Amino acid sequence: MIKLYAKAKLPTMAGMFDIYTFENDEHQDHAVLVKGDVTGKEDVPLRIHSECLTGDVFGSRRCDCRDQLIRSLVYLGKQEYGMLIYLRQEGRGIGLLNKIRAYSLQDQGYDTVEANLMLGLPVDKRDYTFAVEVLKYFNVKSVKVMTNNPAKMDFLLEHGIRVTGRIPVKSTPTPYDEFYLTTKRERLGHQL
Ligand SMILES: Nc1nc2c(ncn2[C@@H]2O[C@H](COP(=O)(O)OP(=O)(O)OP(=O)(O)O)[C@@H](O)[C@H]2O)c(=O)[nH]1
Ligand SMILES: [Zn+2]
Repeated sequence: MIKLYAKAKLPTMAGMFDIYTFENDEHQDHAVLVKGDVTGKEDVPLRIHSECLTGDVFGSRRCDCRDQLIRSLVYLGKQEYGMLIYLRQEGRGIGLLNKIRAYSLQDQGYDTVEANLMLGLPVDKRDYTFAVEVLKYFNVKSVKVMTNNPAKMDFLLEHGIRVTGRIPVKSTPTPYDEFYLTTKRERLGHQL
């Protein structure tokens, strides 16, 4: 269960959003950015973004997270309504400390999947329950999900959310994230 905690205006480089925080069972500082009025709407453009401190904040080129985040915000900023749910599940849910351990193994040549497994950790430990609860809070009728990750769409469908489409979130590959993007496509089923 979630309960509204606070709401405020958030002017961004992509225009004006409202930022919401919710009390939640996970006791996580998730953030919800809302463009316009999504209440009761159909086909709401939705980005569910998992935290990546190294990419989102520091601009790391090991992954495409920041590129996807900025492109999503810019896209949403141009729409009449839409939302971005920013989930604090760093490193596909294993946390920053373990993600850097995984990076260290990747520096030795292992891919992102192998590295997690070698550490005895799940490949993807994420949970999107909070996002489902947020959509229900706003009484959103259906969503168009901004993702390349079929697992995210499946989770929403399995939890009673009507998904009326997918909006691909392209990023521009760099020499540093090419191997990572290939692994996402070949081992994690991303539609890239
Ligand atoms: N464990 C681990 N996590 C990573 C690695 N690279 C990025 N991440 C995390 O992966 C998450 C982003 O996942 P992605 O697979 O890029 O994207 P996605 O959100 O599943 O799919 P899209 O919706 O298409 O962006 C963030 O939480 C990042 O911190 C890595 O090498 N190892
Ligand atoms: Zn990242």
